Amino acid sequence: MQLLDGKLVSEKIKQDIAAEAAEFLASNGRKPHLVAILVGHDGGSETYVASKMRNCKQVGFDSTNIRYEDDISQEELIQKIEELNQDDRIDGLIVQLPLPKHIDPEKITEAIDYRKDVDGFHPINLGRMQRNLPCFIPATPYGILLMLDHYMIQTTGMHAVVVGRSNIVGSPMSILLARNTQPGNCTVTLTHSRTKNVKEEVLRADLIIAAIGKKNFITADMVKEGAVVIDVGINREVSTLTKSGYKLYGDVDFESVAPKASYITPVPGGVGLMTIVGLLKNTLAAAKHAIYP
Ligand SMILES: Nc1nc2c(c(=O)[nH]1)N[C@@H](CN(C=O)c1ccc(C(=O)N[C@@H](CCC(=O)O)C(=O)O)cc1)CN2
Repeated sequence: MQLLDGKLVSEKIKQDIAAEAAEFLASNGRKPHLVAILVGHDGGSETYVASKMRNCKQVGFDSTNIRYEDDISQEELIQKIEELNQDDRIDGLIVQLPLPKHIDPEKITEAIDYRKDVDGFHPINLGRMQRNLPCFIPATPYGILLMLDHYMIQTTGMHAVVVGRSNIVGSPMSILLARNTQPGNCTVTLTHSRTKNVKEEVLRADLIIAAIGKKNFITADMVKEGAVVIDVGINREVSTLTKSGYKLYGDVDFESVAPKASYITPVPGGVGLMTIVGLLKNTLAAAKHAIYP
């Protein structure tokens, strides 16, 4: 079994991004600029946005975090997004998810100019992704592709089973793995809460993408010998034993599954760190007008 080390790979890719950001600054007299809107005080979201800001600084980007209380209206939020869409000093614009219940994430996603949609959630980017056209790829699936690429894992011909059909991970991941590119060229099964026998489906997988949001959902008896296992889960539990006050668990029962896997990502230290890299790469591409000239 080989560990797919998100820390190592993300730091290596960030060095390349930093070099490109320095070139961008030299040629354009400004840094790539990401704006992240955070609504409310969800503990996970606070951590992830802080990490996005910190990582922007590390690679030489400008970043701005705009914060709102839970009670901001959908109209106010859309008005702010429209203002930021027009601002030429901003390259990438994201709204951290989840949002409070009274705000429709679809409306928010569609309000963002697709040319600044570095989360890759806008229907234009999703449609272009499915057609294999230049687009912003959602950060987590993008990070997973970069990880598979780094370890030169040949996915062509593999049977990939994606567990979970979220707009952020499962759905786009299933599209990307089916595309005629490497990593990709997989036969893909997308399983979800209504799938009749998830265990039977996962047992057939050469490549498992676990993105269901349930602690230790994938157990050893569901995994074929030699499978590649990618754990997207970040399930937080309060803990008095850690400095942060919480402990993270993946969707995969690492202890029992690792001995059967050919490759496996840890949690923490796996896909989460690659998500940040996906976002940074998209932001750099937006600044360079590399996707939409
Ligand atoms: N607008 C968006 N919202 C959300 C996205 C997204 O891509 N865009 N994805 C997730 C959360 N996410 C990014 O925002 C994210 C998740 C995890 C990590 C990460 O670095 N994880 C670390 C552990 C960090 C910790 O201590 O909690 C790891 O796995 O090692 C970064 C970003 C939902 N919302």
